[in-house]
Amino acid sequence: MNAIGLKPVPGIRMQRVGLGSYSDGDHIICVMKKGFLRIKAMEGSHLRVNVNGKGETVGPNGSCLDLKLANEVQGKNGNPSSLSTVGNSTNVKWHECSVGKSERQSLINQKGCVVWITGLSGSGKSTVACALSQILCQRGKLSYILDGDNVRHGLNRDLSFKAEDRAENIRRVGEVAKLFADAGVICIACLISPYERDREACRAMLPKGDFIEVFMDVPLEICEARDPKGLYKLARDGKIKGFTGIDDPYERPQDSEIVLTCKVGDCASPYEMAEKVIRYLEAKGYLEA
Ligand SMILES: Nc1ncnc2c1ncn2[C@@H]1O[C@H](COP(=O)(O)OS(=O)(=O)O)[C@@H](OP(=O)(O)O)[C@H]1O
Ligand SMILES: Nc1ncnc2c1ncn2[C@@H]1O[C@H](COP(=O)(O)OP(=O)(O)O)[C@@H](O)[C@H]1O
Repeated sequence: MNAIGLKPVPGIRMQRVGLGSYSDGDHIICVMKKGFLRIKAMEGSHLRVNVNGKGETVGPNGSCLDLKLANEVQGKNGNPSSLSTVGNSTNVKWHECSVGKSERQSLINQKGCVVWITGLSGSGKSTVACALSQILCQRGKLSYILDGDNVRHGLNRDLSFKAEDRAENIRRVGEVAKLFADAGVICIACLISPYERDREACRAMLPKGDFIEVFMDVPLEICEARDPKGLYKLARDGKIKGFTGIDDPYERPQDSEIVLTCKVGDCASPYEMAEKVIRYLEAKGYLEA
């Protein structure tokens, strides 16, 4: 569920494209100033819209309808105040400010985005994240690393490694990364993030193109041979249960923007890997406002 209460149908990616506007790639969903949604449905499929907990379905064949927000209330001056229900938060309202992302980006001459590094434990996520941050720093670009291990020391200390807690871990880091990107920062998130759906949910939080997935394509045998924290050994000995790659799944990304491959006897250095990410950011215009 996103900020305006639209619930995407599985398989349809919802993408925020501007103030109160969303797109599934082919169609635009707008929130009008006075609290209306105008929805242009796609042909041959349904888009479900959840307004204040009441499910509405937009039918196939390009049907078009307006929905009045069920939870819109009249303000004191008679104007709708566009209060919304978001998750468990009732009667909340988005507050806009005239200083926006583009103003912040101009100040620091770069574009905010999220570089999401996924891979097995020991695949080199943190090392590449750090190398990338160093290169960006040398080039006068502002970045910030959200490392799964580190975030679990604070914000996410209440979460375990069972699937639903990993999902919540990814969701929270995705939301924080989104804020950094909105601040104009190049946010580097490095988490195992083993489930495709959790990664894709983070992608859907960001404007198109601003979520850049980097897959550390490093075989388990290399990660296990590195084992810098001794966790694989503990997992093999049965002393850690549900360890990713041993007795817990890792779903390989199928369509990452960047793949950093490491094979036995053929592995680029962390710096070379980070340079590949830099070239991508440069080509896509993220290193200038
Ligand atoms: N059961 C289990 N499975 C995987 N990893 C485990 C587990 N228990 C502890 N650790 C340590 O936690 C680090 C991964 O945390 P993440 O937040 O990135 O994981 S996840 O994205 O929620 O799956 C991971 O750090 P990295 O090695 O940096 O990936 C491990 O050191
Ligand atoms: N490209 C690389 N080539 C060789 N060793 C690497 C490379 N990247 C990382 N390492 C080493 O692998 C180990 C795990 O790296 P780390 O960044 O902690 O992985 P992760 O964050 O994915 O758990 C560390 O000892 C690190 O020095």
